[in-house]
Amino acid sequence: MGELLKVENLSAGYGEAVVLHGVSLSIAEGQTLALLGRNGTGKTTLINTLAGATRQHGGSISLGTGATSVTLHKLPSHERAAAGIGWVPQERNIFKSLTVHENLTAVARPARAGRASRPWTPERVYELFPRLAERKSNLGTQLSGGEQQMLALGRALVLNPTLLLLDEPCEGLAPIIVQELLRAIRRITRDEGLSAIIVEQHPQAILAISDTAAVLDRGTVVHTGTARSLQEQPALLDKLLGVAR
Ligand SMILES: Nc1ncnc2c1ncn2[C@@H]1O[C@H](COP(=O)(O)OP(=O)(O)OP(=O)(O)O)[C@@H](O)[C@H]1O
Repeated sequence: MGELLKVENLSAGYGEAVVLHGVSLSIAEGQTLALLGRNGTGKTTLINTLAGATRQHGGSISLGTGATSVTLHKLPSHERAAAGIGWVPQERNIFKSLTVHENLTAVARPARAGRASRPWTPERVYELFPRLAERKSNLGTQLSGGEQQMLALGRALVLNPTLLLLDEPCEGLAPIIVQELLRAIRRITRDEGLSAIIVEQHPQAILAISDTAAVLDRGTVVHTGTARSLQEQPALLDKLLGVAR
């Protein structure tokens, strides 16, 4: 299994303020990384930096294996999307004045050459989230928080990305919707092999569907390992995440 994402010695932040200091991590093809940490430790900043939405001060980011590897850190956000980054930001960022269907068709792009799994189309997103199919003609403004999150995820999928970035996908949603989203995320990642980074403050549900985990504290990586080993060491998890758990 080749390395899909390689982040080396990354520092980044907002304007002159540096939030991430010397972050290095990697993800193998087909694997899911749980990105954990207390409030304000830099998880969103790292996701946004991978997506090209912060100021990078140093380090490198590359995506892809072998000859298809692309150096991301010099590319603007839209070119990173074209290179395979499927970003679902914390704010969800759907087009609220467009219908569900228009949101999906506005951004859809064909599958990349060489990918084994079935390409994502608006129809496949409707199979994944039947609720969205029922709401095809509704405007973004008419959707519940959970439906907006499903649409945000669907929009990232129809880009046919190689790496999905999910920033607190379950935040603020009712438990029944959280279960539906987690099932869908598991299907996309575990069953279909799409690589992902999932940010969460509350780790158990995400560790259960991830292969590896990284914990941030004050903008640096303080722990990396398998998701299972963290699950099996609640005392270590407590120590790393403190009160947030
Ligand atoms: N737009 C911004 N401009 C300046 N500083 C910011 C901005 N966004 C975040 N920060 C700062 O960067 C640091 C890391 O924040 P970030 O949102 O990345 O953490 P987080 O781990 O994702 O936290 P949370 O779980 O609360 O979302 C914080 O000190 C925060 O105040």
